[in-house]
Amino acid sequence: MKDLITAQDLSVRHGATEVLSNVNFTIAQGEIVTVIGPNGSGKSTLIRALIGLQPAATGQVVRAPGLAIGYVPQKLHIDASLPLTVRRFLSLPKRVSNAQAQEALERTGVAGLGARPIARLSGGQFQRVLLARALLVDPEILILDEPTQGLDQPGTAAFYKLIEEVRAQTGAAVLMVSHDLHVVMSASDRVICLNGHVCCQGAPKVVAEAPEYRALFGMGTRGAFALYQHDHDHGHEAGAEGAACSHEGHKHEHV
Ligand SMILES: Nc1ncnc2c1ncn2[C@@H]1O[C@H](COP(=O)(O)OP(=O)(O)OP(=O)(O)O)[C@@H](O)[C@H]1O
Repeated sequence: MKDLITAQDLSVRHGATEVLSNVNFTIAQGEIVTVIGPNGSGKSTLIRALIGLQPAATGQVVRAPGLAIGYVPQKLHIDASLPLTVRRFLSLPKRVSNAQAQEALERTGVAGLGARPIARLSGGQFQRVLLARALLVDPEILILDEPTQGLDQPGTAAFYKLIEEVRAQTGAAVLMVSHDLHVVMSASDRVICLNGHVCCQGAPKVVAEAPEYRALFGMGTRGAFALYQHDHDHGHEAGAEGAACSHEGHKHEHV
């Protein structure tokens, strides 16, 4: 499998604060990888560093030469008074033909919305339009930062189903940030648990069996809540991640 993006000892600072320390991982062709972690743990910063919007303080990000990345940002504020239709939005920043635009909208299940002002879409429709726009670059990897934020459960489930369909159709790898543990566990080949550093990564099954994961998620919704409160007292020294998830070799295993 071709490696698409690799973080090598990547550290990132915002001002004087190091928000990511010595992050290492690789995303290979066709994988679905989910990044989880508490608020403020550096997930968006990591995504931005991977796509080149955020410089590395030390270490580096290596992208396959000419890698086509389809990016769906966490939030995109559209001025409600902006008279921008979905069709015109799809031609930003790069012009696309009507046929290309229509095909992308069909693929994401919003074929009838081309003429609609972008500010008048529902949250779920807007996410599908963002995904359509990301598909227009024929991505080898789709990178999505909390793409279902603000969607209800059926909307979230439908959106992730769509992502899996896109992967099946195009073979694109998918790297996403998600707080939805069900999605994390059922639809990911690999999970990266981030808290300023990679504290745990591996196949969902392996991560789910890791004592650290169980401490975080092992008690239903209260477990999910605990994710945001735990304080990773196992330390940041080298080898800590191996202690939690020592089976990274199973990274292509499906559950
Ligand atoms: N532009 C910035 N300037 C300064 N500090 C920043 C900037 N962006 C993020 N930070 C800080 O870096 C840390 C990581 O933020 P980041 O947005 O990457 O976290 P996150 O895991 O995506 O959080 P959330 O789950 O809340 O979206 C936070 O402490 C945040 O306050």
